[in-house]
Amino acid sequence: MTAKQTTAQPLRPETSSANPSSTPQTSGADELAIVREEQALLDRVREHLATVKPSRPPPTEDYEAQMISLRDQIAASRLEDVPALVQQMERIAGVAARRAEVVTEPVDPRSPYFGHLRLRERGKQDRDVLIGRTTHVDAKAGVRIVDWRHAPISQLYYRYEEGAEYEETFGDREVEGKVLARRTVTIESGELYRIAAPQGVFVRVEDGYRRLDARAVVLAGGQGKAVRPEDMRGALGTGASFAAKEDRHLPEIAALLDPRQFELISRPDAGIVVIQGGAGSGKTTIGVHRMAFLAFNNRQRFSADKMLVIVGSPALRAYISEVLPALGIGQVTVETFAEWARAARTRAFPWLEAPVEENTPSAVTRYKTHPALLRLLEERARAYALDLTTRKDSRGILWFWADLLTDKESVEKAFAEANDPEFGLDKVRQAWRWCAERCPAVLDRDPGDRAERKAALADEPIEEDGEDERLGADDRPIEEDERALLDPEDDALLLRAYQVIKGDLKKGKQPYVFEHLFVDEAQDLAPVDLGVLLGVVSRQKSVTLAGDTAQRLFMDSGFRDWSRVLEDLGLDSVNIEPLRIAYRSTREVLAFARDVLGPLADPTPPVAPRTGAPVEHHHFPSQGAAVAFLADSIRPLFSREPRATLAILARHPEQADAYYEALKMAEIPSLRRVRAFDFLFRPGVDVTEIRQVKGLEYDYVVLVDVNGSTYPLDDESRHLLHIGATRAAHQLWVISTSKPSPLVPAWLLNA
Ligand SMILES: Nc1ncnc2c1ncn2[C@@H]1O[C@H](COP(=O)(O)OP(=O)(O)OP(=O)(O)O)[C@@H](O)[C@H]1O
Repeated sequence: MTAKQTTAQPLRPETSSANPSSTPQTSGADELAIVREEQALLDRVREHLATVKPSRPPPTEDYEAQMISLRDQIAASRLEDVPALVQQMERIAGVAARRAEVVTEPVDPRSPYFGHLRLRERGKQDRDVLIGRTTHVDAKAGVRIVDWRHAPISQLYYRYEEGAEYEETFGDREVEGKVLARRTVTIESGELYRIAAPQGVFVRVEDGYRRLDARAVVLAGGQGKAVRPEDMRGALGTGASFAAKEDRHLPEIAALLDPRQFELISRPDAGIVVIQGGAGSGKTTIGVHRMAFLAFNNRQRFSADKMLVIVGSPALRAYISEVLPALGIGQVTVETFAEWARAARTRAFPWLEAPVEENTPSAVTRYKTHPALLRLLEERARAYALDLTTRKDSRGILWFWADLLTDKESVEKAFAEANDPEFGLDKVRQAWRWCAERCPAVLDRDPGDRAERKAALADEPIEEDGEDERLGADDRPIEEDERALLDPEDDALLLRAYQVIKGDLKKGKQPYVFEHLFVDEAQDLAPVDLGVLLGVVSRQKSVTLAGDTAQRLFMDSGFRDWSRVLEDLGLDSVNIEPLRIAYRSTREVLAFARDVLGPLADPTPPVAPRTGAPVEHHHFPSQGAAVAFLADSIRPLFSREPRATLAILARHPEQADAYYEALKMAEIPSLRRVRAFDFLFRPGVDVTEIRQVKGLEYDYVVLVDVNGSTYPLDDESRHLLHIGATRAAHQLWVISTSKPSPLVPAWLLNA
């Protein structure tokens, strides 16, 4: 499985590739000229790079020599090259100060750049500026490669189309000019494989270059309808010959960022950026590129140990951890919130050895993650922190936590004020009862506190339905008390209470504070989780929060929509930045995914630049018949497209097991049953549950057992089907084996 590909389609709806009508008309000679120019440019750059001595990370005393050399380069360079060189000087100065890091990586001659701009400024010679992953400027040799993270030069590449006039500030100088050419190139092992220009996309073939037609461009890397013979309906995949043979050298994603994405990536290094974007709109892409951008521009502040990424699942952690090294930020910690919070709680409460409940009732999860409880926690914790008579150590905080969750009168009042129609008083009481039973048992695990607690509580009987539910009512030995369990949500509650009462979390003796935080899939975190995370970011609050309310999976998590969550966190003034272009899936897939959301869909539909194969619904009388059909479709798919990735997605593990076992018997090659997010990210067939694939990406997706009994008419089913469908980049099939789910749109059933 490819997970999220680092390569993707050259779709830039504001440019001509997605809008063929605006494509400049060119003759064959013009096209040939483009290819020749790019080849000549690459030859020149490679020739020059071959003369550059490989620069090793210098010993610290060489920093000065480097600075002097850069100063000399600046003196001899043209004004417009100065900012890049000055920035390099600043980086070296920063590095020298830390005496720890490599100065600059040399440009990799095998793939020296991915973008090419030809610029014209008044009174000056036209110049070529290349956008790559490392800066190398040699004005004499006419080679200017600028790191994509280096604003403002990169802004020209990301913001302006070919033919556009620009006005930018270079250093302290206003510059006006025109973009004469803007091309994206794919260079691998020193060879030019692909050129994407407004005039067309040219790919290298055996005997030269071939121009892809407009439809093929849109389908680059995909195997969709345009290259799909009409008689292939009922077949998975198509077009492998086109995609695999001719256009497999797709540009890296940094080459494709659209102006809106780049604008978010290059936001100032302080303040919270909240991104709401539909599935496949580039939220993860923006989050990781923003970190790379910040690290490049202030390596000292945004060093890898000072950035934290929180992801929605271990699978996404594996994916992002693989992507970060290529962006130069390989050492950054990537964790799921649950993992991170457990470790942080264990550090803050090292003596608290309570195991964690695995079957917390839904009402309790809602109670503990509800914004009403967060509000109460914040209020009470602030008062508690000020009260001179209370204990401010971590044991005192555990008491505070128990008291918060079991103070019936206060919680009832807080929930009554919140007036949540989905969480009425009966549910509050049910959850309270659970807490009133368990919190004392947890307190009891700490022998140091037991005597003190009993003395304090002896005078405070709590009556509930005639039962004695006082904290600490029984006296059983710790080991035997099976109620002494924390719920998973308690990690965040304890951490938040700790932060408000005691201040910064600590790692050893050091405050545990990050300079940048990126939270992906934030829609599955509770406001209290986000509150804790924001509490470990330094005062400038450099944060990217990305999420999609249409992809909520944890319906109990207390996250409803962005504006309410921001309000819950006291961040009402933060703007929500919408992303509208859905890059991953085809228009057909997105239409299905939107319809299953029904009333939960965003009123503004996403812009889907690609079209592909129609979504198909296949009905079978049994799983056995469905498997036979699938096996017959999968075998030819992989003989045509051996590098394809296919997900067979079920709602429940038992369903996934059944399909996997039967497909195994059918001897489907590269078949894997993914059970615990253990994805291999390789070509082949993954059979798993929808929950496992959150945030990932496949060429083809088959949703199985989309039956009424499996996906009834409720919000969770809507979200699940939406998530499953939007994992597909190119083609989606929907299989039912009994009465189809009422969420399957009528147009598909009748197709
Ligand atoms: N500007 C772009 N041009 C082309 N492809 C892009 C662009 N931005 C992102 N992509 C590609 O689109 C796909 C989806 O991107 P990404 O995973 O960042 O989206 P997402 O919003 O996080 O998705 P999800 O919500 O489903 O997790 C990836 O393959 C990515 O490489």
